[in-house]
Amino acid sequence: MKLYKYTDLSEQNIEELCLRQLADDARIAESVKEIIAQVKAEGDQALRSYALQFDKVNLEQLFIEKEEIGKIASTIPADAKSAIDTAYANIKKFHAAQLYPEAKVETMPGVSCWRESRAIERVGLYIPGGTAVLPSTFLMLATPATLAGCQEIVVCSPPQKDGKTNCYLAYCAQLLGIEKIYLAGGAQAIAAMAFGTATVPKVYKIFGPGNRYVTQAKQQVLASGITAIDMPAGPSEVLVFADETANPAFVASDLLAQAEHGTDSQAILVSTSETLITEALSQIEIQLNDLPRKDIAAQAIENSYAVLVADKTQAMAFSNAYAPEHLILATDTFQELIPKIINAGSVFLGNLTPESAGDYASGTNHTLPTSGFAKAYSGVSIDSFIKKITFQQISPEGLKAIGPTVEILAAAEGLQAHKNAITIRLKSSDGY
Ligand SMILES: NC(=O)c1ccc[n+]([C@@H]2O[C@H](COP(=O)([O-])OP(=O)(O)OC[C@H]3O[C@@H](n4cnc5c(N)ncnc54)[C@H](O)[C@@H]3O)[C@@H](O)[C@H]2O)c1
Ligand SMILES: N[C@H](CO)Cc1c[nH]c[nH+]1
Ligand SMILES: [Zn+2]
Repeated sequence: MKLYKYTDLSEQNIEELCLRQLADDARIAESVKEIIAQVKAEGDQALRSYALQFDKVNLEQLFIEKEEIGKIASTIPADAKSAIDTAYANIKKFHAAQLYPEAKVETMPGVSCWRESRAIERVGLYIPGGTAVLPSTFLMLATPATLAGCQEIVVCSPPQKDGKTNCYLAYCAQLLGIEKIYLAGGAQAIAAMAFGTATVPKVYKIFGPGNRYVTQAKQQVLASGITAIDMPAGPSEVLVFADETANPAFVASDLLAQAEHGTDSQAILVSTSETLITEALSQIEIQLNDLPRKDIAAQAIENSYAVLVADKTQAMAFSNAYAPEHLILATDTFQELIPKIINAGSVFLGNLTPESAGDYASGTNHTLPTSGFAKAYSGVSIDSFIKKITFQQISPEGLKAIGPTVEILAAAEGLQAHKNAITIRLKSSDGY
């Protein structure tokens, strides 16, 4: 992990450090373009051939259904079942609180305006399954989708080597009433949900995190105007701000937790204390040795860096410029920093709040914007699965109140028919 001193960094250096672009981005974009074109042209046949190429599975059937899901789910160990139940209850509780009706507003006497929510009818959820199968992502996406009332929920996840899915995903499906899991991964799964194939239904909006292929595919189908997406949610990132009140071993554990997701994960340490940085780095070396995914995590740590800052103001300036997917404030004085946070996906406060808690079970959503997109996007929530439709109703009194304003503005724009739609009503005695 490289160490930079903030005071030695120019604005341009900071900008470069905050960029997540990688040398092979163009190659990934090109191969995703090809995959999308193949799926669009050949549908299921392309899904089978990519499953063979990337997942090393010869798939007869591109999905598993309720009965088989039930059988696989029944093999889940009791402790895992109970942990999923607890996580689900917390996620459901947090997201259910986001469902609320909005007030009707009378903008002028007799002119009422309001918004009502309607669920997006068809949504597609991508559950990653390359380096690790993520049942937690199943809960994070399907819980708000079902609470919002989405009618058709299409779930895609890469197939296991036996051409099936694992007991954890199957149990999540059962818990959430999802009766089919489509066995497709990567960019091809995103293309299938965007265009539809003989087997995979086309959806209106695609959700979910994934590797760079998945994220690139979501961005390409969005750009081609085929479907909406939640946000770019790519390789995991964490920025830990730690001061002298932080525990270096805790800090190291948080950095490694995200590093183990993939070699392209980003684990950034920002600190006011050089001693803390030195101790956290040596803790990383110690803790790395015990990790089964040691090589992946070590590579991600190698690609990451630490920044020594003079004070908390510089720390927050760097964090806001970086716009991390996850921000951990490993300091006893986190309260004073909260108002200074402008860009972040999800924030973890104090020395006893590890990101892992939010990844699995605190209740907040772990599908979050990466690559600096936290500057403009929020993470997944109930809002992601609904549209807000505006309504207005005008009474006779309201028509008299608002009519002249609309007539004058329509005339100013030279739109006579707009003006007439008011005038004709004001002159008529119909209905009042
Ligand atoms: N931002 C978030 O909210 C969030 C949440 C959870 C996970 N994540 C991230 O999701 C990612 C999951 O990645 P993953 O790889 O484990 O699983 P994945 O399911 O995203 O990708 C696996 C698929 O990638 C495709 N693929 C692999 N190599 C390819 C190649 N050379 N060319 C074309 N396609 C290829 C294959 O189809 C494979 O099925 C991780 O980077 C993790 O950090 C992000
Ligand atoms: N940290 C990931 C989001 O970047 C979510 C996750 C799933 N499982 C473990 N972690
Ligand atoms: Zn994680």
